[in-house]
Amino acid sequence: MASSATTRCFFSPFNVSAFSCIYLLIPFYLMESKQMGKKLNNGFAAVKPNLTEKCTINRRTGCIKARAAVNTIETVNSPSDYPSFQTESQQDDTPASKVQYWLELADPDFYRMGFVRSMRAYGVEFREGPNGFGVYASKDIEPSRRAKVVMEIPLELMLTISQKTPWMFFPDIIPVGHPIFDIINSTHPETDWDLRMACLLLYAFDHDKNFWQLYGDFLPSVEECTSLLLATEDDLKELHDENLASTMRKEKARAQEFWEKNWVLFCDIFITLISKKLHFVSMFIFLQHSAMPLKVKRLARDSERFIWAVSMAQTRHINFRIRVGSLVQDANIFAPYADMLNHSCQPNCFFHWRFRDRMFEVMTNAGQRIKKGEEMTVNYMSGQRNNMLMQRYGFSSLSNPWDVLPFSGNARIHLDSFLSVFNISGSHADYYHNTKLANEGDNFVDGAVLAAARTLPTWSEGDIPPIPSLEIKAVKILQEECQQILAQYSTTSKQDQHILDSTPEMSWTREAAIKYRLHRKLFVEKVIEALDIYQDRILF
Ligand SMILES: C[S@@+](CC[C@H](N)C(=O)[O-])C[C@H]1O[C@@H](n2cnc3c(N)ncnc32)[C@H](O)[C@@H]1O
Repeated sequence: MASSATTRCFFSPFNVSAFSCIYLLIPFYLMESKQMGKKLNNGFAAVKPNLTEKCTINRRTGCIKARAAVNTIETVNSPSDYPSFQTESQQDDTPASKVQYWLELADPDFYRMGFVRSMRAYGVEFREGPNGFGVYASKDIEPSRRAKVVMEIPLELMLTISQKTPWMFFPDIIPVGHPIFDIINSTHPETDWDLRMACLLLYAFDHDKNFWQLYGDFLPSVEECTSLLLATEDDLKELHDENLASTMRKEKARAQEFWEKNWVLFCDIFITLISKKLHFVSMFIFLQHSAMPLKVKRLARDSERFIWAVSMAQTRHINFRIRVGSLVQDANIFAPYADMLNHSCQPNCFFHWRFRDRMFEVMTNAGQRIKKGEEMTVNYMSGQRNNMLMQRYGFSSLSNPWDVLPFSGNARIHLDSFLSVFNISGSHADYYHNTKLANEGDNFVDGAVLAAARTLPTWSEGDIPPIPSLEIKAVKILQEECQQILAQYSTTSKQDQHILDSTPEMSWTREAAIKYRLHRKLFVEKVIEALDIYQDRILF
């Protein structure tokens, strides 16, 4: 089936000399890494939150990190200098605006890797925060009428494959006739993009002098990745969402089957041959005719390695339309450095393809102000509920404006009244909190209230005004439905929070699963609270 004749370089041969200047990687990185990432003898970064904080072990580095409010920062020498870390549930109710996290600067090597054209970045730095590595503003970014470029990643540092056949790769690291191509060619163009990307990533790790051999050191390990593909059966049970758990079991089985089909077959037969003590000549003949030579097997010797690669593909790849010359391609892309951006439903950055010189850009939104130290984010999946974020990326959002509740009764509230009570403007698909209308310091309206406006059953008939007594009756029924949803869970939100606070050594997947069900409950509770506020305000 596979024909190497169908392998093609994605783009016409790239004239490296035209771009052969090696850009100097942003000097402030190095300056900053000297100042802020002060490494002490024992390798611990020199920051210490004040001692009222709840702290946890940072699993990627083994350092201790603060999860709650940090008002002062002092220098410490080692974790033993943290005598009174509290691991009990969080007592302090410092407003979110005051909460800072201990952010550890990325390893300086992260910035130094350069191949032909390097990645360039302006006014950003990579730090480890509460959601793993992230990108943070290293200086104030003032709002401007045009979007500003903050990162440029040249095409040759990315791993790219076309979404449809004939497969086109860039860089064209897969040689004609290589068996990994046959494996890729056996995938379904519509559905198996993650399996293809996993093969490409594993191949790049094995490819001599490939940039990804270095960059791979900065990817999360099996223990550090939140993807539910790497979750245990017990973790999946903690989701308290059987549909999602069963989807993840199927996804995992699919990756496992693919690995068995393409990797295990050979070693099984090989082991059989050895166990039968066949002559080495027969082995040689077998090797000649085997579909899966040893050089492919070493890319993923065990299924865990392959499933890890699939989870990297699912959590880090970007779907993007890119144009090179006159060729426009829908491609699946691993974009180094840009894949360190975390998600937000209200992102301050977006991606852009600059075809002129084949650069993948990260840009700040036009008119966006970003303060020094603020996280820079993109929206991974607009319009998707938390279960979809969880399925693909292994995290959920506390205030996802697209979350939905399954109301089933006939009770309805008046849409325009609800929107005006919370100063929500825009059309259904673009609801936003109109802060110009809101009172100063009113922090109640967030993504969850926007989601409530979308998911609560509502009515609207021209100019007919609501009748308060009927609205209050509807509110009561809807709140009862919310209480029934909460009652279906075996734990309360407080209990979930306590589990999270009291078990800092929990695996990343377990933590993500518990947060998922916690976020669901907090969303339902927020809807109940919003309905309370609505009925109070509609009376006056
Ligand atoms: C593209 S990577 C972003 C970089 C990643 N934080 C890292 O450490 O390399 C996507 C992963 O980051 C984490 N992540 C991104 N946005 C998040 C968010 N808003 N909340 C929690 N975790 C998030 C999840 O683990 C997700 O699978």
